[in-house]
Amino acid sequence: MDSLLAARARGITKCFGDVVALDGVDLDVARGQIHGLVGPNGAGKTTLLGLLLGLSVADGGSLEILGTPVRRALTAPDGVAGFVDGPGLYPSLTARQNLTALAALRGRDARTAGVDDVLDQVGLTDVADDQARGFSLGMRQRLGLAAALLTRPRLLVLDEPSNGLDPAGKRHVHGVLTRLAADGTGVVLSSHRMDDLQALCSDVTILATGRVVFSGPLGKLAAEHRELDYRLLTPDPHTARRLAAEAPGIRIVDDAGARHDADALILRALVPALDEFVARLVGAGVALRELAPVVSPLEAAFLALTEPQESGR
Ligand SMILES: Nc1ncnc2c1ncn2[C@@H]1O[C@H](COP(=O)(O)OP(=O)(O)OP(=O)(O)O)[C@@H](O)[C@H]1O
Repeated sequence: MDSLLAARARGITKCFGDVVALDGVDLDVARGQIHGLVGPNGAGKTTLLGLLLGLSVADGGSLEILGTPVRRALTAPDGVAGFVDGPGLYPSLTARQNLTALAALRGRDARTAGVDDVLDQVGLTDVADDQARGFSLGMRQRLGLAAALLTRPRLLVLDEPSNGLDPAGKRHVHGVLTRLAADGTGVVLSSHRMDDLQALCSDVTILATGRVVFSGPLGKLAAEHRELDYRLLTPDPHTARRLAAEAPGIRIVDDAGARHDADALILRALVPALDEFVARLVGAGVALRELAPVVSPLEAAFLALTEPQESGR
């Protein structure tokens, strides 16, 4: 047992009839870590999150939640909260009544349970007395998160929490998750939004057809020896283009399908070759206005790691 881990899975398998949803999955989620789960449709993300929440049991492998082995029973492990496939809410109750009812189920009254506080944290104070039935997807997601917060979880499990969120909702949710993690809660969330994962997570696990194809720090993905396309903006594209054509390890790929304007070059390179090229540019007196990957390292890794397997299905 490892008490520093909020969740530890080893060799987890889960089948639905002939479908192998999870095939020998390992997962480590440290306490205080926001861990992203990413993968193509049907990769097994929701199935894995369901196991962490005690909604189903694995066919094989071992699972520890908050240092305690999970038994083969369908119960939410102590200290775990969250939801898959959208939060369960009472549509005819208001947001506040939903949370008050949940608190009452745990033998607490709304005030001591902190109902107003969690409504404020997710940015729903203004609609606290509106029926959940009229809530948009993003508002339901935030209310579901508020419900999870009421239990003061030490492991929070969320399936696509960014679905339907407007920018203000996203800011609230990101703030809540970041604060929880800073207080030592492990957070596991799935998302198809690479920008969200990049902004929130320290670590990611990439699943493809039920198998882990990468698990580790986001920084490791960026540092992997993989060429990325970079967009370079300069006031002197003519000279930059000439120097790029001469530079070792640099390919000009302006027609790579990325947005393009006259002052920009799209270059494909490994990081060391790019570093050397930038030094050459600066040495030649060519100013740099912008240099950034066309797609994030996470998205590039996601495509590189999952596309071959997908096409082989
Ligand atoms: N209850 C079930 N009965 C039968 N098959 C299921 C069930 N739940 C999941 N599956 C299958 O298991 C595989 C993994 O599904 P899962 O929902 O975990 O993937 P996912 O990565 O969450 O996908 P998405 O990104 O589309 O939500 C899929 O092939 C799916 O069809």
